[in-house]
Amino acid sequence: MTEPILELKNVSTVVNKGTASETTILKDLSLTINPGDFITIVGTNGAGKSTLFNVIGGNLIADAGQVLHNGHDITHQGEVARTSFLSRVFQDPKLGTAPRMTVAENLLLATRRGQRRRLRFRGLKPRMAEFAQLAASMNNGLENRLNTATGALSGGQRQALSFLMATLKRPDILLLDEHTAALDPHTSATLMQATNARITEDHLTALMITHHMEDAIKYGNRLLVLKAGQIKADLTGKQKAALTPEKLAAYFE
Ligand SMILES: Nc1ncnc2c1ncn2[C@@H]1O[C@H](COP(=O)(O)OP(=O)(O)OP(=O)(O)O)[C@@H](O)[C@H]1O
Repeated sequence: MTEPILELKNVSTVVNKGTASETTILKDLSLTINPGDFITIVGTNGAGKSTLFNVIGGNLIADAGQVLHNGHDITHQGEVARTSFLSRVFQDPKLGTAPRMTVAENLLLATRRGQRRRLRFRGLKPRMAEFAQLAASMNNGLENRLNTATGALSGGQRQALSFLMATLKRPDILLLDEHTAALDPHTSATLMQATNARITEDHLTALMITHHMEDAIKYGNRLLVLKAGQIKADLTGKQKAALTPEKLAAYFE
């Protein structure tokens, strides 16, 4: 039997503890993620999707319950320690890349994810061909901008770079936090196709938050609907394949 790569057991998170506005966000949430799962996550604003990623990423420590990585309890492990096995791409193209460094320098930095990073760029030249090939796989001209400062890229190219950086050194868990949301429809679709190709080819384990119902249905092997801090639906196989945006919207009610 396959061992889960990540497990959340009865996780709860509370904000504004001890005040009149104390609120439980995630409520006794349990989730088992198997290697190779590509899970799309939908839910209304405030359902707890980002909070779930914060608990998985170590930005937020659960108030109750456990988080296990390959069977090891990492509930209290911080964000930095988790970068050795986990990476995350955010909605904002400015996050995740260093603006003054070139595309190639950022990629080299990403090869050292989870290690102590020193800003030395020896070893860049021999990797340029490899980086050009990787950048070309994103289908948006990034390969022609390897020596460009990241801050001068288009939003789509910068998100493509963030995605490459997150996957260059294979993570056990990849978190995509609405990573196409700030892009125009065409650019968003291009990035989504490249994302799916990379996840599928490399058998990555990934979770993707999205407000695009079509993308949530089309991509991945599993779909979660989050509602009021709990998993309202966990759909795979024929159930997922039979979904339409209308049927999916019904889970929100
Ligand atoms: N630090 C905090 N203090 C107070 N309330 C918080 C805090 N963090 C999150 N919340 C609240 O918890 C709820 C869940 O937030 P979360 O960001 O996880 O939702 P979400 O599903 O990601 O929403 P969205 O789709 O808008 O990004 C929201 O009502 C939010 O206002």
